[in-house]
Amino acid sequence: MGTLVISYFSGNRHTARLAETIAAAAVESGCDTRLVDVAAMTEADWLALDTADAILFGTPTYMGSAAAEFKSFMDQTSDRWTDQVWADKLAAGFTVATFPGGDKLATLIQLTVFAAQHGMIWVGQDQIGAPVDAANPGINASGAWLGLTATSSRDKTLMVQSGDLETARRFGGRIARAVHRWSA
Ligand SMILES: Cc1cc2nc3c(=O)[nH]c(=O)nc-3n(C[C@H](O)[C@H](O)[C@H](O)COP(=O)(O)O)c2cc1C
Repeated sequence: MGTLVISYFSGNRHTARLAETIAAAAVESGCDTRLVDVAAMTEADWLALDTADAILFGTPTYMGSAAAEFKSFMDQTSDRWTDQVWADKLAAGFTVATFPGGDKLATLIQLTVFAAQHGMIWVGQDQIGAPVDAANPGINASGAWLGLTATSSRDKTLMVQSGDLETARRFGGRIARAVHRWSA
């Protein structure tokens, strides 16, 4: 089955919506999945992270980088880095910003380097949307393959663009498949 922890920070629930959408898809694919808000870490959350097969890192893009709250979480893991507690776990990342570009790639690079420092194995994005694949309008609309990126929506029932929600759903399925293979 395999275990997945989705660690995230969200100022106004856009990143939370992505995290929840990814989690629902991962659960649907049979993955034991836990959501962890890094702004309110508990001992049980740290234990779940330390024992997971895979960890997802999610943060909004603030000023072209991870939000300060997520960076604080990153810094709190330095003891785990010393002991390489998370080595050989799968890792992946996601971010949301106001603009389709929004310097989101800088955030994903930051998350990738963080995972690499922990000796983790990075899983990227696999979705090709329009205009290359006309059958996939709105999918991976920002055109990023290092991880999942989304653009926020003013529609509070969606929080992010509808195509990004479907992309997040597919990303959750991809991560679950990777976890199954890795934990077999
Ligand atoms: C301090 C701050 C900095 C931001 N910087 C960026 C940015 O660099 N690029 C961008 O496109 N949007 C930026 N935004 C917009 C957020 O990325 C966007 O509102 C996102 O949906 C917030 O997600 P959240 O609700 O999970 O916090 C910024 C917002 C804040 C509050």
